Amino acid sequence: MESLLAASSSLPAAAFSPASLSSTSSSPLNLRTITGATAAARAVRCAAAKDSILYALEHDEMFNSAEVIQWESGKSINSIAAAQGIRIRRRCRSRYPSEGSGADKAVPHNILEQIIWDKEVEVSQRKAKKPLQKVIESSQHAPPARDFMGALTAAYRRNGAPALIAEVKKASPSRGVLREDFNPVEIAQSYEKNGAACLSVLTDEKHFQGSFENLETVRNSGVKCPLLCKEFVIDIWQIYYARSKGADAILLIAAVLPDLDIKYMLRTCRNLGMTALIEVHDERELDRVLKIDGVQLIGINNRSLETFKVDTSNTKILLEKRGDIIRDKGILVVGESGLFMPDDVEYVHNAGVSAILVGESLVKQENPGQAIAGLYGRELLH
Ligand SMILES: O=P(O)(O)OC[C@@H](O)[C@@H](O)c1c[nH]c2ccccc12
Repeated sequence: MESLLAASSSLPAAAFSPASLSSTSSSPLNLRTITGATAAARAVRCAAAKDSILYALEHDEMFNSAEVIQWESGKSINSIAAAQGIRIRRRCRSRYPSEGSGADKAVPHNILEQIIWDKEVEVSQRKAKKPLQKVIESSQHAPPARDFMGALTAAYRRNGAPALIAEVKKASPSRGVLREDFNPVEIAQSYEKNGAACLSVLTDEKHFQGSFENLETVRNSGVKCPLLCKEFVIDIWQIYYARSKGADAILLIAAVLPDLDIKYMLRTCRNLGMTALIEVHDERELDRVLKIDGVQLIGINNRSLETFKVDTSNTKILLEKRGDIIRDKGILVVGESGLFMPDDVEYVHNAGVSAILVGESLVKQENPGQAIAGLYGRELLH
């Protein structure tokens, strides 16, 4: 993909995932002279009339010439990403082995990179079965998205404590299986009954033992809370797919996605009525995200990508540094991971978060819903 991007890139990396390019890969395009979305769309149309890229383009007119030019520099996705401080590389099966970073032969640097490389394969297989056009059609038949942001702000006001996004999580690479007897609907209903504002459902199968079926069954179970699709998004196809399965919000990980992908995906979310939760781990990622217009919800993950170590002071430090800008922009912050006790909740609340995302400490208890009162030190109103 790197070489393809080098030859033809004028669109976000998401639009150029290996699968989306499979039908066009033999004819690199020279788009360097093209300066706008319409022209880019026309050129792509010549190359592959029915390609999903074109479809996405025609449905989404976000590109302006400055942004397009960013992708016309002939750089590979990994070098663009590296220039933005992104540590997670794409595997990017390149056409010319001499080009690019040589990631083809490389081993992943960390677990997130491994997950992303596996995800590239998974998404291309899923897309082969259900192309973008089809998944867009399915998303149009889904009931309208629920108001994720509204549910968080209402719960925060109601309780005077960070709103809870309770996670339906069976396992994780760092903690193994968290709950053997795992019934996603029972867990979701019990969270809702005990005051969760929103729910997060993990959909990655390979590393988290989650699934889109879980998301869909929870959505169809009568649960009213808005649902976050907890996925490793590298391609807009996944956003439409999540919507078609009932997701109201989706996670976008800044450590994985270049800025232009985040912008493009935010626009896609907005068009679908979905909320994007943009996850950052450090100051550099936070600064990148704060420069992007239209961001409403940022998650600060306390878990290190490299070591899995959880340190809640990450939230505090980042908010000490950038809290003013975040408040000025009216962005809501979610404290993510490693929250176990009322002291933890109070600590991140004092740091400035209005919501928290909690999995392990709830899902490991016999009754995950009742565990919410233990986490907050009191019952939540709902
Ligand atoms: O189980 P915990 O420590 O309460 O963490 C929940 C959530 O923050 C964590 O699952 C998470 C945060 N960001 C992610 C990205 C992908 C997968 C999982 C995650």
